[in-house]
Amino acid sequence: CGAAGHTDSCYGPINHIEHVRHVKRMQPGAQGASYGPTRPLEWGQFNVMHTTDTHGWLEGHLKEKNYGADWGDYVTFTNHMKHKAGNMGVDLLIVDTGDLHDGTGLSDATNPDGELTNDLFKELDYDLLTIGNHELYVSDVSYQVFNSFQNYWGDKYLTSNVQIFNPSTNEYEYIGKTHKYFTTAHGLRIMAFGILYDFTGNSNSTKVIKAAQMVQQQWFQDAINTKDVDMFLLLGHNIARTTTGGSTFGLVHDAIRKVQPKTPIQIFGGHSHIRDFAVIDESSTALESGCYCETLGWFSMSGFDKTNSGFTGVKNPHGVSNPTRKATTTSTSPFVYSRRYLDWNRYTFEYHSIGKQDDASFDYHSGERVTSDITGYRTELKLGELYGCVPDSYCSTCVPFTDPKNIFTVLSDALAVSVTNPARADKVKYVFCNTGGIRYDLFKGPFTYDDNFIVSPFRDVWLTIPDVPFNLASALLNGLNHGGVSKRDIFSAMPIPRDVCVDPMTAPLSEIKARGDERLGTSRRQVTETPGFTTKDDFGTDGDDTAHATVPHYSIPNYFQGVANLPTDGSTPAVADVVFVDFIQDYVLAFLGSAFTADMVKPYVSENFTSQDYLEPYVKAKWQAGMPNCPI
Ligand SMILES: O=c1ccn([C@@H]2O[C@H](COP(=O)(O)O)[C@@H](O)[C@H]2O)c(=O)[nH]1
Ligand SMILES: [Zn+2]
Ligand SMILES: [Zn+2]
Repeated sequence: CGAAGHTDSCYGPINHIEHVRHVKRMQPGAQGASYGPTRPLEWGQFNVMHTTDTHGWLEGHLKEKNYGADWGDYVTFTNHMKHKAGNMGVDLLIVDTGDLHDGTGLSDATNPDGELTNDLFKELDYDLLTIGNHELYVSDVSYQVFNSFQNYWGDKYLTSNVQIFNPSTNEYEYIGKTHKYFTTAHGLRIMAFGILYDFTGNSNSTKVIKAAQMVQQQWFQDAINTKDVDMFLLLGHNIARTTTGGSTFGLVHDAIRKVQPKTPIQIFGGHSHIRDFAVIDESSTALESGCYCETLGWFSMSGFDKTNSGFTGVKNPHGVSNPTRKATTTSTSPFVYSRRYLDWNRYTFEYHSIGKQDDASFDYHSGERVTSDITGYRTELKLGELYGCVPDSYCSTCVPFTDPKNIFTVLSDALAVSVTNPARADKVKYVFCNTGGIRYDLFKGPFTYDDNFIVSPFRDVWLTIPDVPFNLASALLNGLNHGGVSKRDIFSAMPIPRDVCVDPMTAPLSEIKARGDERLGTSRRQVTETPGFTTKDDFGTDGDDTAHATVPHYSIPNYFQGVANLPTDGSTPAVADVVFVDFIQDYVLAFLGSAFTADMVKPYVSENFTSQDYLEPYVKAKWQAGMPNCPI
């Protein structure tokens, strides 16, 4: 994952295939082993299931069965849980906090991105949603949200500080609604907002209003002064931990607290791609629920009564655990909370809904239909097309940056070899990319069209300044990495808690290959603490629904490079071509100095040669050994 793609990445070490084969033979319940969830969820008066930063992973993780559920399975799960909540007499909301694009072929092999995944999203009965920065980089994508996504959701799609230029009115308008005041099925009166952090990398068709300005706007002041609000909900593509630089939740929380000293304020965040739960004050907590359909966040709270709310449901739902923890040890507030981070697999979904692992009774037709749509889309888009065989597994942060098994070691070679212009083929060249542009690890075995997007999903154009003095070109990487952090990659430079990691339990890749686009089965394993997420948050270390062992984590720089055609005789060339993705143009120019200006920058090959286009030729040129039966 990675705010910024990687530093908070948790794509654990991958060479566990033998281990996985072993555990796949074991059945849940086998003696002496434990795997999967072991504790039922705590249900309160108010419960929430939270997704964020799904980034197109609606097909699930075909190579990591611990995250192997697909969107259809989640549709089924939410239906079960809504029924459960109804039977218990409590409220359950389903929410999402944005970043729907940029991460897999399913979302990014279409133009514009998200054409199919947006429709799959609509299959889920969300109560509230909000927008992410990935919906705002490219104008076409923002207009797609405006013209065919927000209108589907109506007043459930909240964009309190994001506007878009509407050509038919000639004005900037809110993409969705600024806020929503509603009453839940069991009488809770809620005022909800959807607040994007102060993002500045958006295209000029949209405007992001800074939180400091938003809280002064009349509509916001009116909303927070509304009478009869039992709880404020702050959804946001915004880091949940309000003390983390870049999060604007703190500012909004404080603005509400000024006028509502006691009303609960519950926050659901995202963007930094981690599992986290923060206590803000005695009546306010914040949940962040990972990324990439690896994590489903569960939140519950109780403490509502007739003195502080209109709640009409059941106070302590029976036959289940209930939340018991106050936000702080000294809290005098009536509210108690629980949170849980669920691994995204059917085993988990079954355990928490029907209480047994039985496919036949779990599945609903609605979910199966979505699964079948995903299979169809994958076939249509040819996402299973095989390009080559990855000879080993390469991660971004589970080994040191310079390790031969680090993905950037391989991708540095790929930049040198495959970011190429035949007309400049013999020129000395330095090719630069931000590590945040690389979004996932490479697994030993088949490399498909889908993997091309999974590793490098952005359509960032390769640009060049030809014939830059060699001393400048050769010092550029160091300058970029140490001469100040790119603003756009600001989150990648933040110290993100390293208590999260992806479970690398990998399906046998021969199986993936053999079955092509067919959906793989689900987690049916029993193991003792496989590597994966080990989260520590403000409530301690018991948030992960499935216990895992920690995966090592090494920090990585913000940029990496590929170099080609250096003289072999040790001489120093006079000049070199500098090549880079458009996403980092400002920083490259800033380092090169005032002698270099934007008008000197041109596409390296053409506007159509982007960061989506160099891995395929590299894999085809370098990794044909073992085809078509890739060894694993
Ligand atoms: O065109 C692009 C757009 C984004 N990036 C990288 O993505 C992160 C932001 O991702 P989040 O999921 O919102 O954390 C940005 O910092 C860049 O590292 C890119 O490389 N190219
Ligand atoms: Zn994201
Ligand atoms: Zn984001």
